[in-house]
Amino acid sequence: MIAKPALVLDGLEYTYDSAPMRFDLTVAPGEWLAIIGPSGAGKSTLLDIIAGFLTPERGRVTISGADMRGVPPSQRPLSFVFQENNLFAHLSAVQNVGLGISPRLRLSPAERQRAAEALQAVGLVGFEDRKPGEMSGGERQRVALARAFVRQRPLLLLDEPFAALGPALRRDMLALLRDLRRQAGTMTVLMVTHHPEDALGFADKVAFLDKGRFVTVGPTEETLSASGIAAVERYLGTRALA
Ligand SMILES: Nc1ncnc2c1ncn2[C@@H]1O[C@H](COP(=O)(O)OP(=O)(O)OP(=O)(O)O)[C@@H](O)[C@H]1O
Repeated sequence: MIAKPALVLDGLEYTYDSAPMRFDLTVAPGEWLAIIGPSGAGKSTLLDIIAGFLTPERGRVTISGADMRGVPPSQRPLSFVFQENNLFAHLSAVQNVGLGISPRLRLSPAERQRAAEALQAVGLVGFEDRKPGEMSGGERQRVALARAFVRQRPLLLLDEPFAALGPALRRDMLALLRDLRRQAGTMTVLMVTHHPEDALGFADKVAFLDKGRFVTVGPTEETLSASGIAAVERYLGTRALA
């Protein structure tokens, strides 16, 4: 039997004030897809529709074969990591991760142990009782990733998760994400980024979004090198502005 696609976007339409954005896309299970494109292209809007924060005017989101119409964000089989503010400021690192295991703040010893192991997996041994305000931006994103992985949802949405970090740290975080995915088995990732180099070496495919439409979707290196597509080349700076 052929596995169901991890994600299908079928004629999704959403309009703010401008022309409707329209998204059609199929993502295979276990694929890591980077979504790039100019500012205002609709990248965050797209992730917000998939997560259920925005309701499309038309079309359908299907995750692992299940139609998401009417399914609230908290019930969708996915995790979401934003650029910032992923954590509850008044909770410790281990409690923030624990929320991915159970909505109760009072964790059982076994749950606390699991949350502590998740922190260990992201290199934060000794940070269990620290609050977000007592951690660096990179450390906070490690906690957010730890929580996303203990949730064990098949789809992970990342909206510029490492954008506030310097280039070396960003690479470390991408390598950490790659390792966590390997340990977790099959996890499909959609990652919005402004840095094509974040996709190279990590993402299997790149989808280029422009003015609310996918212009091209294909293997990372091929798509980023010689696309021949004016919008992509303008974005990458490999073509003079028309
Ligand atoms: N709440 C809103 N109200 C009205 N228009 C909005 C709203 N949010 C976004 N838009 C518009 O929708 C379009 C897509 O925005 P979106 O944030 O999805 O783009 P993006 O590709 O994520 O941009 P960036 O790379 O700058 O984060 C833009 O034209 C933006 O101005």
